[in-house]
Amino acid sequence: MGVVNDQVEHESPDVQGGDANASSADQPSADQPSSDQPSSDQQTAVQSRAQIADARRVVVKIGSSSLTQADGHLSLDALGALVGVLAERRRAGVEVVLVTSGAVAAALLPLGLTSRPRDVATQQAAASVGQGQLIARYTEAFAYHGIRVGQILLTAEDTIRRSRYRNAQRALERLLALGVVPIINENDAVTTDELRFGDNDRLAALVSHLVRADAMVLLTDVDGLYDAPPSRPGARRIAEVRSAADLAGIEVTGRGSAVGTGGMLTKLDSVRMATSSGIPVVLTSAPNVRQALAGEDTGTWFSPFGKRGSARAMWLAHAARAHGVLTLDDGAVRAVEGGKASLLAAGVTAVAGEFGAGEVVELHDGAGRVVARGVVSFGSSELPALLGRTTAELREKFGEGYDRTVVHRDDLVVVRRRPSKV
Ligand SMILES: Nc1ncnc2c1ncn2[C@@H]1O[C@H](COP(=O)(O)OP(=O)(O)O)[C@@H](O)[C@H]1O
Ligand SMILES: N[C@@H](CCC(=O)OP(=O)(O)O)C(=O)O
Repeated sequence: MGVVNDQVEHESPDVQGGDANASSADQPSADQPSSDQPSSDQQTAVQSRAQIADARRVVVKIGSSSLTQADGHLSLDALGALVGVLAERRRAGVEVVLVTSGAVAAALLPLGLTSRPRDVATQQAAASVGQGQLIARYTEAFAYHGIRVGQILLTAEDTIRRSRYRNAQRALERLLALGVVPIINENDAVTTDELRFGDNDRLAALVSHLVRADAMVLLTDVDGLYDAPPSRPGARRIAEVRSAADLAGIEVTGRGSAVGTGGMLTKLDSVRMATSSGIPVVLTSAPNVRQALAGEDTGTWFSPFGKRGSARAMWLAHAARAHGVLTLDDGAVRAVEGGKASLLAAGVTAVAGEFGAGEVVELHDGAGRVVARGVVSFGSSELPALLGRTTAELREKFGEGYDRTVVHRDDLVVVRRRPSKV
């Protein structure tokens, strides 16, 4: 076959300035079981909503749609009701991390806007104005219960690059140790379009990973996952999702409410990220937050199945935007799926899309199915000339450096899911 190497032939490409991974303990490695594989512990453990009630550390994410009134402005009643419940949990000794949207919504009134701005520049400006309003309201509401809050604004990079991940982790740990409720939002004013979540759903999953949360609760404007968009007559709530089979036939849209972004699609991405890392999730509407945290039958419960991997692998598998596609021959597909091999040029048969070295691409098999995602070490303009060539040929024809892996195994996650997993 000769298309992939089971041994690391070269230094890992310095795709992210040399600090690409979450932590040494979290180094992504193809030697680790794929996050799609349940550990034997988790296979035998009984997964139930009691995990939420027993959680000592919980991440709660609330969407813009749950924090706004019908006219799109921030709802202080909704915010106050949420804070009341979180304060109860905090007093009961539970460590609570709040991921909150609503910065853009909070700016509508002060900026005289009638709807959520569409262009990135105005969204940035609105988030900058609204974030101050939002955190001020939370600070007041928590202070009423004698609880202090600390604001952390994160970019996607903060959650996937080792040094930044560590930095954010340290701040969060200290805040929690001091009894403070960290309040997190995406740093919308400075995020680049490239590495922007836009929604906070996937950010919440990465934060759950970062703080090693025992559970994640996603609060939105619908009381759970429905088998079709809830506006459709006859759509029914799904109480539990224990495997991918439970999601078969379910229709979700990426269209959110008037103020939200991402809709149910990004929530399911977030759910996959968390559950595949062993973190259970409840998705429900904001007024049900007390019941959700108490482990009562509300919303949709998503059972965890995976084993904690690196945040970077989580991001690569579920949240990163792919800029192109590499098609692999059968031997390369088998080797990549084996989980221990890097991809070499000899195993790539076609390149599609425009991308630079260091960007994320999908790896497809000959039938067009997604096999893996990874950070590519050549740009799309260089790659076609390299395809199908052995390492020795590449070195001879193009010189030292061109014989490097196309996607190093440390920068690659297998994403073909088995049918039984969410
Ligand atoms: N199958 C589904 N089940 C539940 N909600 C769905 C489904 N498909 C689409 N949605 C929509 O997703 C919306 C929530 O997403 P969004 O507006 O982004 O919320 P948030 O602001 O809380 O992040 C709901 O208002 C609902 O209309
Ligand atoms: N960071 C943005 C979040 C945007 C948004 O609408 O997110 P969500 O409601 O979670 O889909 C804000 O605070 O406005």
